Amino acid sequence: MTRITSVSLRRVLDSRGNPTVEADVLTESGGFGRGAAPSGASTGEYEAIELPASESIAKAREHAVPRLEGVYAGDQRAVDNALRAADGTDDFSAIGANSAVAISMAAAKAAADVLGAPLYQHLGGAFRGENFPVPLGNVVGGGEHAKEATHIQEFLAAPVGAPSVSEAVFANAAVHAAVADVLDERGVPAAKGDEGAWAPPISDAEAFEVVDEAVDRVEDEVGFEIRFGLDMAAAELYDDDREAYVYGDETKSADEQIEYVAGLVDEYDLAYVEDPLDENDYEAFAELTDRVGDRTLICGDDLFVTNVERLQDGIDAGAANSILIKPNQIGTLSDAFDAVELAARNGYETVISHRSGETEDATIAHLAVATDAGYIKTGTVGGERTAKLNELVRIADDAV
Ligand SMILES: C=C(OP(=O)(O)O)C(=O)O
Ligand SMILES: [Mg+2]
Repeated sequence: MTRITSVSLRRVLDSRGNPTVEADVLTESGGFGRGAAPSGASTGEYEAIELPASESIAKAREHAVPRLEGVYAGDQRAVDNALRAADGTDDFSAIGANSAVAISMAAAKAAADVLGAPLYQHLGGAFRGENFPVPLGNVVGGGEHAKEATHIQEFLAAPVGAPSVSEAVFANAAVHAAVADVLDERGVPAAKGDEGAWAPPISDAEAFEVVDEAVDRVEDEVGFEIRFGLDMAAAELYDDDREAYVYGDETKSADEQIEYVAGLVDEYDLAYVEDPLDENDYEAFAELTDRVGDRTLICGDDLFVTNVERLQDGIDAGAANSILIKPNQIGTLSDAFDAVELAARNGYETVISHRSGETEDATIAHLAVATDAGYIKTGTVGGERTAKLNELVRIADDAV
């Protein structure tokens, strides 16, 4: 029933206006699934390879599509193994992780369509759909996502006390609006960065004050606990030659960076800190985790790149206590599931994540529910971000 009869690929726009890959999968019995690849700007050194969209499509048409015809879409491992076999490299550099992930997601959706089940249920089983992730909402940002703004890439609202996912989603939008008010009161103009967060030309120190104030205001309004967190994207701050983290005119050694982040965790009661250190420094990650891992999540994004081997290295070293899961960092849903399972077996929290370049594809909302992830990071406002947030609201409302 779920046997694949056709896979078509096309170039579509992502949220930055760049071309990305969209895949349609059709099955024998009329099942249909569509998936589109997101794209990062602050990519990790060890991610699977994204090829230019046209090139990836041409390569996938030649090597992957013939292998996929006849494979059962309902057997996700078979689909993803066919993609791996068609590619033949460890990092999808032959066909591009962008075509691979688009096809992998489209096949899962086609199978769910045939089965008449929501995608999260097809992927996660009959008992999923009760627990929802806490949405981490980017409200202020800079780094690679907005020049002339903060050095820290993302300040993320974390409505940890929200009684429902819907209230959490609306709380994040309220914090986003409150940040605009606080900036306005300070006379700071702000455009938006790639993910829809405010990108004001202020120091990191001032951004902490602004976000702290905005979170407090919304917390008072909604009456449940809202904390905040960071994606420091520290691999982008780290200069290999100077062996230091560079914040404009200031630099910090690894020890100073650990000290700085540990201080921020305590001062602002941070719920979450992603990539506080360079992607090659497991040891420093372990030291920081040892210091503050009992009271906050230390999450590896560029550190782990959704890769089970890198995650296992982190587990062995005691580096971080959570992992960011981005399916396009590794190329297939099966690989992403393997990373989630390895994390869960070792007590690491999982955070399913969007990319800075996104489409209206909402697969990650289903992936988060299917894997029982504690958190999802998918922005706060903007159509390609609300596509995922509204899908979570629909899943909670049994409306998918
Ligand atoms: C979402 C992120 O940004 P990008 O997609 O640019 O890697 C991130 O670093 O977590
Ligand atoms: Mg990150």
